[in-house]
Amino acid sequence: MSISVLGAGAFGTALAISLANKGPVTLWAREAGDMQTSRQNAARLPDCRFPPSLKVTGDLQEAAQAPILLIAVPMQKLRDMLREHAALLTGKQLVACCKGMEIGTGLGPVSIIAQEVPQATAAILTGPSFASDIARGLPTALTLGCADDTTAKALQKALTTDNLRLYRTTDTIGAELGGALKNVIAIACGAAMGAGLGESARAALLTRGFAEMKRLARHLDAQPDTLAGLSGFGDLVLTCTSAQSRNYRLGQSIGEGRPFDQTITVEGAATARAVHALAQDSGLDLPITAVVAALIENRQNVSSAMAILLARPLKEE
Ligand SMILES: NC(=O)C1=CN([C@@H]2O[C@H](COP(=O)(O)OP(=O)(O)OC[C@H]3O[C@@H](n4cnc5c(N)ncnc54)[C@H](OP(=O)(O)O)[C@@H]3O)[C@@H](O)[C@H]2O)C=CC1
Ligand SMILES: O=C(CO)COP(=O)(O)O
Repeated sequence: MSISVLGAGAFGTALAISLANKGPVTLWAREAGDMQTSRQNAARLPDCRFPPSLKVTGDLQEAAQAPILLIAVPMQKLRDMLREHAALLTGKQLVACCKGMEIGTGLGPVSIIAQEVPQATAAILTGPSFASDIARGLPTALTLGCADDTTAKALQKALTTDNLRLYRTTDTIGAELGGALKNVIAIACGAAMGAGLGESARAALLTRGFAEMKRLARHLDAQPDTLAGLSGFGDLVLTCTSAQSRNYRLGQSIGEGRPFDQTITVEGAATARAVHALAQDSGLDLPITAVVAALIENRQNVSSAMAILLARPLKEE
């Protein structure tokens, strides 16, 4: 079954390369020219050559011929992109490859697809994976979430490659929550490390961050097992412990008091604000998310944020 990837950032390009090693794949980019001639994505994924079976196009109508469309644009751009191209996307299997929650609505990508392209089948591909690892053919395991198990099984088969092993779930809310919140906690961990607070502080933030993820999941009726899987715990561990992560690096720069390149995609920054607003509206206690939102908005610095966390009332674990 033919597959197209819409959005040629680091992740979309990496997925297209991996999938093209098993069959024809079309990669749609707004600016396709350089990639068509150089056969690589020098700006976002340098030194990863495109296999011959990967076609790059600037024509969305051409890419949207495929029944399975992977959508790999930043979370806060997803709704506008879907709305603009809804007529071409209707009736397709749309697999969101973005991680985050939308500012203003607190919704994840599967819900946004359902709102903007109601005649499409919505799914999500998420889990611990750096784009460059996937593109280089290193072993990676991800979660494919789709509410309809029959479609989930078909997508799992279509999107598994020699190096990319997919597990599946029908709990799409849990899958999208894990990928969204792990980025927020990674900013906190990076900030602690950048400020020299030490590995023990990072372990505490990671673990209590996981408790926040489970708390929000319970509130939204997601399954706890999903949060314990690749899309939750797995991605949390990867992102909170690796300087390959842009979210972790943003946190590090906050902790070190250095500026960070505003053009880099850092999903956890907007998601912290979206989740914090959701928590306030619903009376949920998400203290790490709250301090990350405050750090992003320059309302706190790392030492005052840590003081807030340490001074909280003592409780059972
Ligand atoms: N990089 C990674 O290792 C991983 C990323 N992800 C997730 O993938 C998503 C995308 O991240 P990533 O690929 O890294 O981001 P990048 O910053 O590398 O690229 C973002 C891409 O999105 C494109 N884009 C933005 N807006 C639109 C739009 N309206 N229509 C079409 N294309 C658009 C940009 O196109 P243009 O160049 O024309 O501006 C750019 O190519 C994020 O949610 C991220 O969390 C998930 C797992 C791993
Ligand atoms: O989602 C990712 C790893 O699973 C990529 O993390 P960053 O977006 O922080 O680079």
